[in-house]
Amino acid sequence: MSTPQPASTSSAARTAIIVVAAGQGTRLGAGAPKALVPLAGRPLLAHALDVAVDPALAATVVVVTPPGDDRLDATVAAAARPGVNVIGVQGGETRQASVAAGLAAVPEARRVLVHDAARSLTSTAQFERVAGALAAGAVAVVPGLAVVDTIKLVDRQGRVTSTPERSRLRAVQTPQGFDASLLRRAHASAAGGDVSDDAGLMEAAGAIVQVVEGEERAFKITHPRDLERAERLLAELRPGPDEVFDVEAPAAAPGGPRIGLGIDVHAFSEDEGTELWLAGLHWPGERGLSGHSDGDAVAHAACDALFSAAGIGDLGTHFGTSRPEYAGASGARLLGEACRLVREAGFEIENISVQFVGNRPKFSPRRAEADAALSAVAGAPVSVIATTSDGLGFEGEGAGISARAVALLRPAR
Ligand SMILES: Nc1ccn([C@@H]2O[C@H](COP(=O)(O)OP(=O)(O)OP(=O)(O)O)[C@@H](O)[C@H]2O)c(=O)n1
Ligand SMILES: C[C@](O)(CO)[C@H](O)COP(=O)(O)O
Repeated sequence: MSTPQPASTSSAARTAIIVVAAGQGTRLGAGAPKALVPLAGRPLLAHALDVAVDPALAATVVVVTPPGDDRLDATVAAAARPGVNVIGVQGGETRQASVAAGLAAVPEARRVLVHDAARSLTSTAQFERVAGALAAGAVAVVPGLAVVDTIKLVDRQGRVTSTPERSRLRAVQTPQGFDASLLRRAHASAAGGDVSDDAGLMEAAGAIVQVVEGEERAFKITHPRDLERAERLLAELRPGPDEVFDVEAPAAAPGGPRIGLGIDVHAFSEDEGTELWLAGLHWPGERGLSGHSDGDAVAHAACDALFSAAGIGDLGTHFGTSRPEYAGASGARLLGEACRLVREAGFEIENISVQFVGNRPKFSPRRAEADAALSAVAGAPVSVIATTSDGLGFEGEGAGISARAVALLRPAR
């Protein structure tokens, strides 16, 4: 993730990203909408949002989910982070209809990047290349890769009609970036159609579409072999033990269950403008917690409980200053990553339980929402409870919040 900058001071403030995730995944054949299918223990959509939800890229992210299906709602809620408004809307029968539904949710946006959740491992650099070309004046931008096969055009009987010159062919990916008003117009005039990408609509409307360099890792997860490829690629992209652990990980996860304890404390910020993020949720109108991160003490305590149970270090070991890609990452994202790391160390997560102590926010009305959001991130049950300290201590004085968490792991079967 790139270093966050305030969206209001950059073109990100006028940019919206639409992540289409409403497809059924028929070709993947997993028996569930594709965006819900797990990759390294988390929904495909969660991986795509790890990168797309970044205040340096866009102030608004619209996630388009399958119509009449609320199973991705918790993943959408958990993706929110400071400086980015994440909105969920329901999609349509076709990809084109889903993009149109996303566009309708961001009438104010000046630039739009449209991204497939199915291209789950696309990098921040690819988003930046597309956004950069838009900022430089292009009205439509697609990332593309040169093709290695010779491509034939065929008729309906499968007979070759021509052989396009290979050096001029590009296999295009997402995100695709557009001047928002031109894209709205192109969608309006093609309403009801089923064009497979938005650049196609812009071409039909006469716009010049600029190609920027694509990347292998942005491949679309379409068939089961693509999901296997994504699992392998994720394993390769992960830093090795020498890069991450300053403690030796257990050679294997021996014996029976293991518990771990984690504690975190954050003071309330003196800046009244700081927003509160706690238990993976945004709390509008509440004063925020201070810290280099979003200050989500609940999520941070849960991470430390997991690391402690697995015996693989702590929050600083994995997300400290030597890992700048986590600078400014939300507590929810860190929790998702912590879960992945303990699974990689050979454990299954039985459950995580957190209690925080603080006078505010008033937690009980949103407890179920927080449990659902964090459970979706963790891929395991997470329960959060809260208490006050009867006016005692820094929590009772209203100076800050403390959180304690326990995690129960067992060796993976
Ligand atoms: N009605 C649809 C169809 C597709 N998509 C999204 O468009 C992207 C690219 O589509 P594709 O890979 O074809 O996904 P599916 O339609 O789910 O796959 P299939 O065609 O195998 O059913 C995916 O992120 C998918 O979720 C969408 O939002 N709404
Ligand atoms: C937008 C796209 O990913 C660019 O390659 C592609 O066109 C999506 O097509 P699909 O038929 O929805 O998979």
